Amino acid sequence: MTQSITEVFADAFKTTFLLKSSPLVDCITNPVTIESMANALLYIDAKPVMADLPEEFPELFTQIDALLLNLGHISPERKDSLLAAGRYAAETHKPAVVDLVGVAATQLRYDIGQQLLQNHPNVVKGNISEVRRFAGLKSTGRGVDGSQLDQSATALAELTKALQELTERFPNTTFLATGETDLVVSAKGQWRLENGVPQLDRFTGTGDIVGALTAALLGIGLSNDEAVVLTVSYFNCCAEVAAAQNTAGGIASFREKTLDQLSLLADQADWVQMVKGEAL
Ligand SMILES: Nc1ncnc2c1ncn2[C@@H]1O[C@H](COP(=O)(O)OP(=O)(O)O)[C@@H](O)[C@H]1O
Ligand SMILES: Cc1ncsc1CCOP(=O)(O)O
Ligand SMILES: [Mg+2]
Repeated sequence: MTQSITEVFADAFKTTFLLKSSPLVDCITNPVTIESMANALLYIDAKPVMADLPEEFPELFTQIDALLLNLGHISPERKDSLLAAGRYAAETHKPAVVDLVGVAATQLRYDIGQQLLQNHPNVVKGNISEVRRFAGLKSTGRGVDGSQLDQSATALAELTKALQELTERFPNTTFLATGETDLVVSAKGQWRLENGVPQLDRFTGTGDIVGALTAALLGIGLSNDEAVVLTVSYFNCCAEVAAAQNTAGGIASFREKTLDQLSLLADQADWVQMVKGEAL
């Protein structure tokens, strides 16, 4: 019999939200969604710092609790910064999340993602099309968006297998592929998460926020698998509540309501009842 994720991760679901400490997360990220990301961290009671100059890393890394490396907008400087920070996190044992934004689109981003993987980050994530490309599978993603074609049951099964093989070489990394169904694969197991609403595809930064919030949960000491499962479930439940409230509004109102729920939903003791997902 399959086990529900609220059973598998029962302690984490009971104790994580509201955060009892405020983890400081350094986000080296893209200018498109940087403000949404910083605010999303604040809404869950984490603290953002968006520092990307390598000269600052020695001082900064004594203060931060976690690092987010987002490939969403590459410049020569940001490339150097991402690579230097990835190495520095490994040396200083800071938890790190790599978000493979645009890896389905260009070889350059694929190569940077692979270089960052060599540091054995805690989490590597992307939308399903980005993660397919990263795992060596055919991908139909365009730009920074995932493709519906990559979400069939066959494609998900194929991706699960490819990620399992990757965890043999990278046993300390948890892989997350997001979309209508979210797939989590680590050396400890595989899980499928089923919350969320289609409107999440219609505003920018949803995946970026999931990456930053995952880093925050690593920063308070959750395991890689716990941090990924809790973040995706919480964010997607926020979106479900927002969609239910947004009967007359457009996508901009849905966005605002989803972000608003980040600071509200945790206060509702029964939000965990909304969580859908199971071990594979
Ligand atoms: N069609 C959908 N149905 C339900 N949830 C979705 C859907 N599309 C995306 N999500 C959710 O939105 C978040 C961002 O996922 P995704 O859109 O795949 O990432 P990105 O923004 O990086 O392309 C994830 O939490 C994912 O579960
Ligand atoms: C970097 C970038 N370029 C166009 S939209 C965007 C943000 C992508 O964010 P997400 O991966 O969360 O959709
Ligand atoms: Mg993304």
